[in-house]
Amino acid sequence: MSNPVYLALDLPQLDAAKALAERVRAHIGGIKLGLEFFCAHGHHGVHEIAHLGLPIFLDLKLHDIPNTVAGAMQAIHVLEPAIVTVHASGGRAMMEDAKAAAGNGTRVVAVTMLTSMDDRDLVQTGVAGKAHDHVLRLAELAQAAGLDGIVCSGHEVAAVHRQWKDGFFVVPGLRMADNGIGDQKRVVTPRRARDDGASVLVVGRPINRADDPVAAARAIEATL
Ligand SMILES: O=C(O)c1cc(=O)[nH]c(=O)n1[C@@H]1O[C@H](COP(=O)(O)O)[C@@H](O)[C@H]1O
Repeated sequence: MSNPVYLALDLPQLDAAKALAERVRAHIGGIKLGLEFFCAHGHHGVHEIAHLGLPIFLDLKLHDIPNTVAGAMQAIHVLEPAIVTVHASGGRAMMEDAKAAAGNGTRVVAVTMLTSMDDRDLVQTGVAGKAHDHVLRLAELAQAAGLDGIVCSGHEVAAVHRQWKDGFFVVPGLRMADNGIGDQKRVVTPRRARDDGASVLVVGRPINRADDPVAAARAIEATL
């Protein structure tokens, strides 16, 4: 089985990002390039990282009217990303149009509820109820819209997997026992997320900020 760990290359400098990806390359299955990276380095940066030969997950978390999101999807066709994110709260029509505009080889997955939020944060956004129910509801909407899967925390992935048997599930907010939690609120270990049905494990700071990123990536790999 291929390594499910995607390294979140959340670094502002392109050279440093490239160097880190090269160092840990043997211990990861793909690379996630997010807003920080894409805003700083754009298409050029994606091409530079793609030279490493690992699948690219372009985490743009698109959230706009359907026409605009479809246009953005078309604009990134040329980059041939393996995975792209949109926000499920953008609604069914937006997700349908995003999927229709994506290239054939690209999985479109919907972010349900950010792992940096808990039940209290959810209520503050005007959504009554629990994170768990909110994630399951948005997963159902994403499935109905024809997306490939969702992004959720390790707290929900087992339940989502029961509800959507052949879905593709991306789980960030992963921490080993000795890692700091930072701004994340719904965290589990990489092993638990995988056992509960995650298809992709997104790991950033536990590798990026480690004193020895290669050792950190190896340690995570060894638990899987
Ligand atoms: O879509 C994501 O990848 C994502 C969704 C989510 O709910 N939470 C979340 O942390 N992420 C991303 O996953 C990565 C997590 O980074 P670390 O907390 O440093 O491991 C970051 O790049 C986030 O942008």
